[in-house]
Amino acid sequence: MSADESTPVHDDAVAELASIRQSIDNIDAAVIHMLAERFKYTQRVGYLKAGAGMPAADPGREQVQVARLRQLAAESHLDPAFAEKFLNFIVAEVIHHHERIAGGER
Ligand SMILES: C=C(O[C@@H]1C=C(C(=O)O)C=C[C@H]1O)C(=O)O
Repeated sequence: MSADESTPVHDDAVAELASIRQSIDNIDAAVIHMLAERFKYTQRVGYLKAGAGMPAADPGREQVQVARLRQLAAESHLDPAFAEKFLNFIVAEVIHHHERIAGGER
């Protein structure tokens, strides 16, 4: 019998997979909503900094954020290196937005 034929065990696995995927989809939606809120706030920071003549990037602040998130990740059994890469990816995009704002783009 091949693995894709219906058996009670296979049917249970299909049902559990669908249920787990529903939770994964809910979490992905929450991540998108949280990122949208974060970018709304960082947009405000971008205008604030541009208006005050402050640089787009703040490496000192980023260092503190990385250390904090690495610690939180370790406590949550998430790979700290992944947490750092994820934060750096987001911050790079934020700095890009800030540079565009400072350059007069909206
Ligand atoms: C949002 C800021 O600007 C930049 C982006 C950061 C971020 O996305 O968290 C952190 C530091 C800065 O490089 C800030 O200075 O707070």
